Amino acid sequence: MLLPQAPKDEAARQTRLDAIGLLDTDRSERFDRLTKLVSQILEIPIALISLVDHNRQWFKSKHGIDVCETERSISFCAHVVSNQETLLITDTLKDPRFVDNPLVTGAPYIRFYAGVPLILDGFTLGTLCVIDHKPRTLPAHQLQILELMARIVVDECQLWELIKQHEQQTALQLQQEHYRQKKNLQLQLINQAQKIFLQNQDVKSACSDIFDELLELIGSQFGFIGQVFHQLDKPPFLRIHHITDISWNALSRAMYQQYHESTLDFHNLDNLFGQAVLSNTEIITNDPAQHPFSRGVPEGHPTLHCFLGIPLRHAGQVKGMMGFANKPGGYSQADIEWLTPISDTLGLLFHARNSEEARLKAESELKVLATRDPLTSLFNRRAFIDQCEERLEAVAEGQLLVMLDLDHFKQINDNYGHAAGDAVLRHISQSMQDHLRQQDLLGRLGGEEFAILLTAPINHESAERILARLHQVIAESPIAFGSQEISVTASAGTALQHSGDQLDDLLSRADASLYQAKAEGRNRICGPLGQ
Ligand SMILES: Nc1nc2c(ncn2[C@@H]2O[C@H](COP(=O)(O)OP(=O)(O)OP(=O)(O)O)[C@@H](O)[C@H]2O)c(=O)[nH]1
Repeated sequence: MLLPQAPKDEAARQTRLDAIGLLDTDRSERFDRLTKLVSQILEIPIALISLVDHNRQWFKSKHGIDVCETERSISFCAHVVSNQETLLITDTLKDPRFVDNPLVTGAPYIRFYAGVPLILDGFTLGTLCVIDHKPRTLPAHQLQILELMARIVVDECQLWELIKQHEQQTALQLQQEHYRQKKNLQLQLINQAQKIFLQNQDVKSACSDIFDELLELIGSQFGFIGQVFHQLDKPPFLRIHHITDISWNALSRAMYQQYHESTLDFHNLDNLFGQAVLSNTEIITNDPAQHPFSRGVPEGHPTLHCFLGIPLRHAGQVKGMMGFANKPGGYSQADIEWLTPISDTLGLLFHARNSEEARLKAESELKVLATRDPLTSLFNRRAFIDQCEERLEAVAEGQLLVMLDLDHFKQINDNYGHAAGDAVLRHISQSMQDHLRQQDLLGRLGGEEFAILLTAPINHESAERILARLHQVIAESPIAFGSQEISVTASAGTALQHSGDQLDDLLSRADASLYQAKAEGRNRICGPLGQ
């Protein structure tokens, strides 16, 4: 048996054959009707479109035979490919090259073969061939028909390639369009979150506003975004800024309601989503039940088919997390990459919000420090004077300024110690505050000296009643300090606001009344309404 040789251009030929993309494709009507036609016109039982591949010949179309490929070494068509010309064998038993070929000695018992090369771009890809089980001849006009049909087969091959290329191009364009749309959505979500945050400094509404489109971007069924809060001596917790409503029973509905009306915090982070926070890593699982940190889902909760947990970081530290669930087909690294610009943005916003809150807190602490007396927490001299001036400006007359000074306070310090003196000052301050009205002003002007403004509206009777009560609660001490009991009294001077009075006028009149109270023996109130 003569073995077929590979043609000189075999590598390039094979590349061209592969590029068409016909090998191992399904049966195709457009090729099958050609082999059927050839068989019927030439009245030869078998017609094949054979493509000669690396080590085999594979039939794109076969008529009158069932096999779909044979080895290349025994293939008649491989000889056509070697010689790049038509091969006609009228009786294989009389041809020493094929007499002992297994396709002659065994099925399909070839006695007659005529194969015309399928030439595309100068490469012989295979043949259009006809086969008979008995010897025969092929008149010239029939050979011509076979050759013409071979050209049609080549045209079909070219058309096939063009259609495939077009399909691939369309698929690529669709893919690119899909990518472009996703990229746009991604940028839009970043802009939207930043804009809303800049407008109202509210991370909750920034998260809520982008959430539905975020779910769409990642193709998930449900999810949430939460901010991490770190606490001294306690584990961190997650405050939910947005969560899909998947409530399934009364308890979960109540939780969802709580999220809407106030805040919903997840304190237990020993679970699948908590790992994104605690380990500061992305969690991808397409088999959540098998994940080492899976703690299952509550009864009635929708089944978790897959889960993606993304930490929201700033400067490498976890500020929050996003969780997504049930993407058809599961999650992959590509989802993390799509989400990274958004998670970076949210991490930054959370950080900005935390910094702003810390700044506001520090500012209000500073304000307290600047306006309050550290021992008694009453207004200090400066703040009392400022507040007083405001009230005096607002109401022209009738308010009452009281200067109050503890009697012989030095002796308390001397007898019981400075700490006891401090305790007395705090106690008296608290008592006075308890017995004044909400709108009255009370300040510590310094040492054991206090000032009170009984603000409008105030009438004679109530002013007298308030003063008498103050005088009484101070005089009714003793104040317990450790095992000791300390008695204290106070002297006070009052000044009634007349039209046109400045604060200094009132202060000096009240001071004069106080001086009088001290001079008259202490433990008394002098000045208008003071008796
Ligand atoms: N424990 C304590 N003592 C203070 C504080 N501020 C001032 N003092 C003391 O208050 C005392 C005030 O003494 P004086 O001004 O002589 O007045 P007084 O002893 O109350 O006598 P009269 O006002 O004349 O009745 C001084 O001994 C101060 O050291 C404070 O914040 N804590």
